[in-house]
Amino acid sequence: MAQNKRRRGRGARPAPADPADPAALVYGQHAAREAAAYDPAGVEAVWVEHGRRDARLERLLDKLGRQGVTVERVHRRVLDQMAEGGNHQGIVLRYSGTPARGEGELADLVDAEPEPLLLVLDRVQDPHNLGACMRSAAAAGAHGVVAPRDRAAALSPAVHKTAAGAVQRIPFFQVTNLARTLQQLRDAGVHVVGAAGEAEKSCYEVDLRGPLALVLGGEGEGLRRLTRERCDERVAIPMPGSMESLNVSVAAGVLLFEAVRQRFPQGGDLG
Ligand SMILES: C[S@@+](CC[C@H](N)C(=O)[O-])C[C@H]1O[C@@H](n2cnc3c(N)ncnc32)[C@H](O)[C@@H]1O
Repeated sequence: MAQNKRRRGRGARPAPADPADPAALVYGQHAAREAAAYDPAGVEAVWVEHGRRDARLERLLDKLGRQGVTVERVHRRVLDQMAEGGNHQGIVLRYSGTPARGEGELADLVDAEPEPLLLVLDRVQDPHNLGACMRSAAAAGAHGVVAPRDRAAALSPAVHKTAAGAVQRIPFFQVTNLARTLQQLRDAGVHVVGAAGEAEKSCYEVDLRGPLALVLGGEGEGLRRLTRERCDERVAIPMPGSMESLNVSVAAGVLLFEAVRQRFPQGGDLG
């Protein structure tokens, strides 16, 4: 087992993530590179497939080595097991960074940010959908992704892989009672807009500027009743084709970037 030789802060050794805890593992070259680039202090150990040598992987390993992270070469089977069948591309990290945050930190963010843009997911259960939503939210410059603690996808290796670095760039908040959180956001002056295919208003006719929470439903159930009731209004993404609904991460992308278009009509301040 690789040893953590790195020290953080004033010589304090970080509490190691449990190597048996899949939530503490990140796999895949892109996700590993992003974790190393954006949160190097969170990388505690690296396992790499024996015999796998390519220039990008070697550059990443050099970088981690310079940070004092021990790299262990192991058989592919070991990585397959760690990644639970996911496409690890020859690398798995033990990672202790970016834990989920809670209600208090969400309230602090809303207080501190003059025009927060939040993506709220009501029981999205597929980790690939959560990862894709986090990636779109980070790309749109949103300030956070919010989800209920129960019966919803949480941060996991599969989320890291699909999010392609977004987990390090945008905070993820888990809340106990989503309906209560939405009410608190409204009380704090945040416009809470639910997304539902059957809504009468189009997302293109609603003002998405200012403090905003876009609320999307889970894969099967959509927005729950209480969630719907806490929304100031609901909007649909018009679909001229014959499908009943969009994948939640696609719907999130459309709405987030409609909000971006309205907030930066001239493309000002955009990269
Ligand atoms: C796969 S859909 C859920 C479908 C579910 N059967 C339902 O009744 O809502 C996941 C979420 O994506 C959003 N969504 C999908 N298509 C949409 C559309 N055309 N307009 C607005 N939101 C949409 C909604 O928030 C929805 O709850």
